[in-house]
Amino acid sequence: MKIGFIGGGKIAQALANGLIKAGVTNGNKILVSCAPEDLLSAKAFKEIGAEVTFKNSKIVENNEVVIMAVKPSIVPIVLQDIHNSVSRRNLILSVAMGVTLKFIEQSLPAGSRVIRAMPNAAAEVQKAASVFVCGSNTIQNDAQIAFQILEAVGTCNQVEEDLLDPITALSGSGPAYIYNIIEAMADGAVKKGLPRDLAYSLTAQTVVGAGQMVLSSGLHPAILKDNVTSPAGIN
Ligand SMILES: NC(=O)C1=CN([C@@H]2O[C@H](COP(=O)(O)OP(=O)(O)OC[C@H]3O[C@@H](n4cnc5c(N)ncnc54)[C@H](OP(=O)(O)O)[C@@H]3O)[C@@H](O)[C@H]2O)C=CC1
Ligand SMILES: O=C(O)[C@@H]1CCC=N1
Repeated sequence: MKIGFIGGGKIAQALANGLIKAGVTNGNKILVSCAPEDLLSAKAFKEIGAEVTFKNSKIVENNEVVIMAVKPSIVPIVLQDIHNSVSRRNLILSVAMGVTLKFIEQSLPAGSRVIRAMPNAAAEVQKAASVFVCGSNTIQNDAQIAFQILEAVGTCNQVEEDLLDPITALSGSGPAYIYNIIEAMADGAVKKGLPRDLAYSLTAQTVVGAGQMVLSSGLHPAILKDNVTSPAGIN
């Protein structure tokens, strides 16, 4: 699949790398537009074989599927950049937190096909938890395109737009909460004498295992917690 990215930063790189690992696309099918000063992002995309431009409109002119991966404050600038190039041929998939479908659709030509999505950083290792919402002008196949992209980098659910803000806080930002927990747990273990790399690997695998227990057992987390915590730790 040919994919265009507007914005080549953290989530764009995570999605691109995850999609390449999944075989959905490859470097020479990716075109990304970076901010002219963002040479690091440009370098990262060139290293995976992608073509880099500094013109956002070029992404729209050369790709049906366009993933808009810029910060919310930059979205209006980008929408202005691409306004005269967007047509019904394009599917604009925005991952920008908090920017509504209404705002995006009203900032583009009437009838523009728009999807809002909320992936997370684990797309890099194909373990993301993603959701998406179809805009009012999408066509039948657009939801399938969103599923193909997002299921290639983890789990994916189609939701209503009013759930996107809490989901952004939960799973969009969630990896950061867990990274803090992993750091704190590992630091405690290091304080007790564990080598740091062992502390990190044991902690990270504990998080992976606990998450998988929740997903696979179907048991309430409180039950799973009780199954671990023996009274006084010995009885
Ligand atoms: N990071 C994450 O885990 C997730 C992020 N998101 C969403 O994705 C979006 C991007 O986030 P994130 O990747 O973290 O942010 P980054 O800042 O890492 O990436 C955004 C990129 O856009 C570039 N940029 C700035 N202005 C323009 C422009 N006018 N045209 C093209 N590119 C431009 C930035 O360059 P420069 O740095 O030079 O300004 C930067 O490289 C946000 O809206 C965020 O809410 C969603 C889910 C998860
Ligand atoms: O902070 C951000 O912009 C993004 C939104 C979801 C996770 N991080």
